Amino acid sequence: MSTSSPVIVALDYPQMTPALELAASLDPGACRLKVGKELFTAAGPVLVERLQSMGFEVFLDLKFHDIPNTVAGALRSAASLGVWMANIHVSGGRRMLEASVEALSGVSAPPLLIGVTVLTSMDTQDFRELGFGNALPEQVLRLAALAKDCGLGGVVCSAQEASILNEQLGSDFALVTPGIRPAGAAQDDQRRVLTPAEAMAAGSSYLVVGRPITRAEDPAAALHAINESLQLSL
Ligand SMILES: O=c1ccn([C@@H]2O[C@H](COP(=O)(O)O)[C@@H](O)[C@H]2O)c(=O)[nH]1
Repeated sequence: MSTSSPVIVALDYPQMTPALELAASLDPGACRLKVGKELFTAAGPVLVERLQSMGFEVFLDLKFHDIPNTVAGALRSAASLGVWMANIHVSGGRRMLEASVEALSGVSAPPLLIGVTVLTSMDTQDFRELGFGNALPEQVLRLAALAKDCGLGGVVCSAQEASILNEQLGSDFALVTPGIRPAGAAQDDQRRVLTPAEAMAAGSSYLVVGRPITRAEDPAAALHAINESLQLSL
């Protein structure tokens, strides 16, 4: 099932059972689901198939970052699971990005391929420590422009960079934004955050929301409140 909600719920669990329980409490018409490194390493492709058979579109968030041949093969494996979205690190460079696009070109119904720019857990100080001489938003734009030039469908960035990316790269390039925190919610390890409504107003295409939903007393109600704040009645 497809949904008009931009919300992607991050299922960051150490085992299959709590992930399936959470999924069973949600409506595939009200969100998509994200399976990341923790859950996929524990539960594998079977879990992805179970979530899809429950009607959810799945973002496989494994952030591949390796040499071109290895990433291309990993993406073909991801595509064979029938996932809706998959991602790679843009900092793998042009040849890796082009090999990734090429790897999916022969696939029928390929996943939307998205490039990770600068993680939303990083602030300016973290970024400078890595030795970059430019400003963090400038680096996000640089990586996003490279991703677009290589044929990717969009990027993962913070919603704080969404308006500049939309302005520079156009609104048909998807902006997938984690670091989403409803007003008053704990920031946790995220650093570049916005509320769901602020993120949509800034031009985000999809909002990745984990702990504010999965750790809520009533996750379905927390999801409903976010969709309502976006004036979506699903
Ligand atoms: O830059 C990035 C890229 C990916 N993520 C992932 O999104 C979720 C966010 O979870 P919260 O609990 O809402 O913080 C998580 O799975 C990350 O691996 C990100 O946060 N930032």
